[in-house]
Amino acid sequence: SSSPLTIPGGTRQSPINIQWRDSVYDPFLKPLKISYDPTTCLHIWNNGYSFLVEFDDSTDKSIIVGGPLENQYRLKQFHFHWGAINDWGSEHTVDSKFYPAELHLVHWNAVDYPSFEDAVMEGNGLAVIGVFLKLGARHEGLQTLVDALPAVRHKDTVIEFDEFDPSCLIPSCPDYWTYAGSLTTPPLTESVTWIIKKKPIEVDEDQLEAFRTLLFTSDGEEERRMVDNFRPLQPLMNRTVRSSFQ
Ligand SMILES: NS(=O)(=O)c1ccc(S(=O)(=O)c2ccccc2)s1
Ligand SMILES: [Zn+2]
Repeated sequence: SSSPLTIPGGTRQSPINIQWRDSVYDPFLKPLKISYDPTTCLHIWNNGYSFLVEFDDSTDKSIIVGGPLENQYRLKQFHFHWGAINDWGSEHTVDSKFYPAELHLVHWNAVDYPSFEDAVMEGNGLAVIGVFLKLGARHEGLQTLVDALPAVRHKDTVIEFDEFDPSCLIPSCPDYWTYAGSLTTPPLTESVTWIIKKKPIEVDEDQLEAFRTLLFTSDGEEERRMVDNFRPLQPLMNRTVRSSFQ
């Protein structure tokens, strides 16, 4: 489409709809190994798009390896996308179904590239784990995050946040889809190996509502609620989505 959100000449843009029956089981895909060190957690901040939890990525203390990846990738940050109501909010869809929210854990290839900024520009520079959130039971691990949100209500506010292990937000079921894609916010670079977990995590209504109390706007500006911060679906073009499961 000619919308500004599709970069000209883009052949591997994200997000996409994952048509379950069109995904191809790849028996050579390895299990994804996740090892995060909670002491690498630094702070939470509202960047005006979402709220992000950032990590110290100066060592290999928090990494993922295996899955579709050639080598290990370092955890940089995680953030969410959500809707104004529970009928939509995720970036990816499964058989055209939206989830109310989606978690993205962003990692970069520190083996091949000297910095995150360099990795962002390379086809195998980033690996993002996507986890769907569905309405259900309260998620105790998420609650620590939710309790901190009032302190980052406005754009460009930040608070210290430590000892958080984001693996508590990742389903134990090993099944995932994977495909070659892009960042879903500017600079939209085509540098992401997407790893989308098949199983969602459950969160309750109050926790989703807490996300919706955040603001896109800075303190003193006319308030605009931070909701619907997801990018429209992009064309699959010449790509195959592989599954780690049959
Ligand atoms: N939604 S997403 O997971 O695709 C995503 C968008 C932006 C990022 S980034 O924080 O890595 C980043 C990268 C480059 C410049 C600024 C931020 S990750
Ligand atoms: Zn994202």
